Amino acid sequence: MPVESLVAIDIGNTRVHFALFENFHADEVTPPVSTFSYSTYSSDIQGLRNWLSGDTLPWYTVSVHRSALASLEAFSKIEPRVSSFFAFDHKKLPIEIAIPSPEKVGLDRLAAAVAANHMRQKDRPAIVVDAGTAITVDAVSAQGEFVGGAILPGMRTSAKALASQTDALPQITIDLENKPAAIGTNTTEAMQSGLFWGSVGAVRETIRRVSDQLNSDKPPQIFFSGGDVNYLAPWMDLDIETVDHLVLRGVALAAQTL
Ligand SMILES: Nc1ncnc2c1ncn2[C@@H]1O[C@H](COP(=O)(O)OP(=O)(O)OP(=O)(O)O)[C@@H](O)[C@H]1O
Ligand SMILES: CC(C)(CO)[C@@H](O)C(=O)NCCC(=O)O
Ligand SMILES: [K+]
Repeated sequence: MPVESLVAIDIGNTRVHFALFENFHADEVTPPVSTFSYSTYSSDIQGLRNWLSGDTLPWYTVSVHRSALASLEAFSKIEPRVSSFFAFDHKKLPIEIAIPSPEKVGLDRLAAAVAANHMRQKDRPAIVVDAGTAITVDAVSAQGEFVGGAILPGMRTSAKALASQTDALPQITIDLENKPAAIGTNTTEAMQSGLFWGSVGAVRETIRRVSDQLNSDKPPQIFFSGGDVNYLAPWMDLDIETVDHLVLRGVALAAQTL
């Protein structure tokens, strides 16, 4: 039975993202009608209540943060507009996981792989880049298996590490709207340059290596998602497809298969 209307949730280490899907069709991987997010550490329950429509809908989630999952599940039990609450584990996600410890893989990585596997051309493997607290660069084989990938620090995570591990470096906010000059002329500019261009280079090199190791007949299709990859995407010099809300779309797709 297709689940045409649902709320898909991605519980990350920094943000919890919610998406409302209506008239969802797997063939088109319908985009969400609306989205909402709050901080993982200070959930904006009033904001969530305001965002929820009048309809009572089933909720489906992937989580990489246990206590945030527990609090959201508790909330779902007292919120009348939640008809059911389902938290995916790796066994329930519709993707083969061809690595030794499938239960250790982040469910957000797997949900993004579900979506990419569905959207890719069937004779090409896929590479899925998702940038949040961490940046992940994952591979889906031409046969449709999640075969692993790479985990890098996200730009904000790297910025925090520089500030906390040094005496002189400040905590900076990452301004992604303005591309930093490569040659910074003060501490903050120098950090902005290193964090941004370093991430661009790190992601590009990791994609190249993952692609080499896939060693496929046809080149992999490269999918980019996550708020921060939109800023990295223009600098990749690669043929990439930016897809908004890849994890949430993967959750909506997975909900159709339960
Ligand atoms: N502290 C914050 N306050 C408001 N928006 C934020 C904050 N941190 C990240 N964002 C928004 O989230 C986007 C990144 O979303 P994404 O889901 O890719 O990562 P995340 O939610 O920060 O990380 P994670 O999924 O690991 O929790 C950013 O582009 C930014 O717009
Ligand atoms: C890598 C992150 C932090 C990205 O959100 C998440 O997918 C996670 O906690 N993963 C668990 C470890 C793993 O994926 O191998
Ligand atoms: K940890």
